[in-house]
Amino acid sequence: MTLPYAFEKQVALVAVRRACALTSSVFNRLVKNETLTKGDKSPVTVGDYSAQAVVNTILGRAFPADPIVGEEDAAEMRQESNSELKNRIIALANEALTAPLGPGETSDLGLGPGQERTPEELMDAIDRGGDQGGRTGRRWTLDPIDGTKGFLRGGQYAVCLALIVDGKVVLGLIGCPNLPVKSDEPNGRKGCIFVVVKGQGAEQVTLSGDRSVPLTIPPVVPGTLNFLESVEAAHADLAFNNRISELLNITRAPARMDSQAKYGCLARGDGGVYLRMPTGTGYREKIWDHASGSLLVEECGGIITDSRGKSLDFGLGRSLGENYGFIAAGKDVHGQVLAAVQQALAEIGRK
Ligand SMILES: Nc1ncnc2c1ncn2[C@@H]1O[C@H](COP(=O)(O)O)[C@@H](OP(=O)(O)O)[C@H]1O
Ligand SMILES: [Mg+2]
Ligand SMILES: [Mg+2]
Ligand SMILES: [Mg+2]
Repeated sequence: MTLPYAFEKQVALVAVRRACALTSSVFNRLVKNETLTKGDKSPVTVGDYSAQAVVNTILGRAFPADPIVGEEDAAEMRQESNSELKNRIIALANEALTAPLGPGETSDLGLGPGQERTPEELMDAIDRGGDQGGRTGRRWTLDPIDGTKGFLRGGQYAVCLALIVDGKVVLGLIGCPNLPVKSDEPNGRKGCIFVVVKGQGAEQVTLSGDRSVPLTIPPVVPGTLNFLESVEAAHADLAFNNRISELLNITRAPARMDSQAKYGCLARGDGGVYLRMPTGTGYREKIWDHASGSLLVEECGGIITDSRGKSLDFGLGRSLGENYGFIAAGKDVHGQVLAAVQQALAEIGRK
């Protein structure tokens, strides 16, 4: 008997691997060497759209009936004024789709030499990501490059893909091309994918697919708790995290990194708690930014809630509804962080 979601997992891995190879190559060709002027966002634009085109093309072939909630849409790229960017996106997407078959890839996935798609097919693939989400049914959610800021600075970013059934995440992948495979070898080999299936646990596999390690969040050694948090002050209230550090006598510096790589690090014990509190602008968090990570934390024995202690709801649409922040941690520390967060909110008259 095959396990539930075995085929979905295989296809999602293929899609995330190819998208990671594509985004790495975009970085190496367009950002690293560069001819670009500082502040030019075109590499991330090209990377975002072409990665979404590739993942959605692969999903569309394997699961033609499944809707996709993707971060990007092709409206801008269909404009005549963007034809140069569009041509680059099409060339890159086709390069990724026609690369020779790798591990777990079979010819019926529509990949490999000779499998070029037309520009129109690729624009339509990007627009397959326009699903509005919802309470019932089965749908994928995709963030082709999560942590765009990290991508541009050569830091952490992630290709994130999850499958949601009736508002619950059942499969999640976080592909991190720049994350060291071993946390104790920061200058060693890089590139890992966190893969989780509901009820089946989680693993970290290498981008090349030659190594798989099962994951569980280790208990925090007393006195060594630290935060995982965003680099971008616009994305999370970092001063609030400082207040929680005081309340919990945390002395270790936070680990700051972009993207859902934070959830991957939490899952393998590189940081004790991921705290992300809203900045007060009314921004609503998006399902593609947390779907894979939330299941990863839970399957690794941890807890993820908002600041009221409630679980996240992936059935509300493209966003997660009103933003009460996120607290993700192992079972041994989640309760004390939640209590400290509620105390700190009460001090400033917030709920
Ligand atoms: N005001 C805000 N509050 C919280 N998250 C925000 C935000 N503005 C943008 N984001 C989201 O934060 C994500 C990055 O998170 P992090 O800070 O953990 O790296 C972005 O994903 P993208 O980079 O895919 O656009 C974006 O969706
Ligand atoms: Mg994102
Ligand atoms: Mg993104
Ligand atoms: Mg974005």
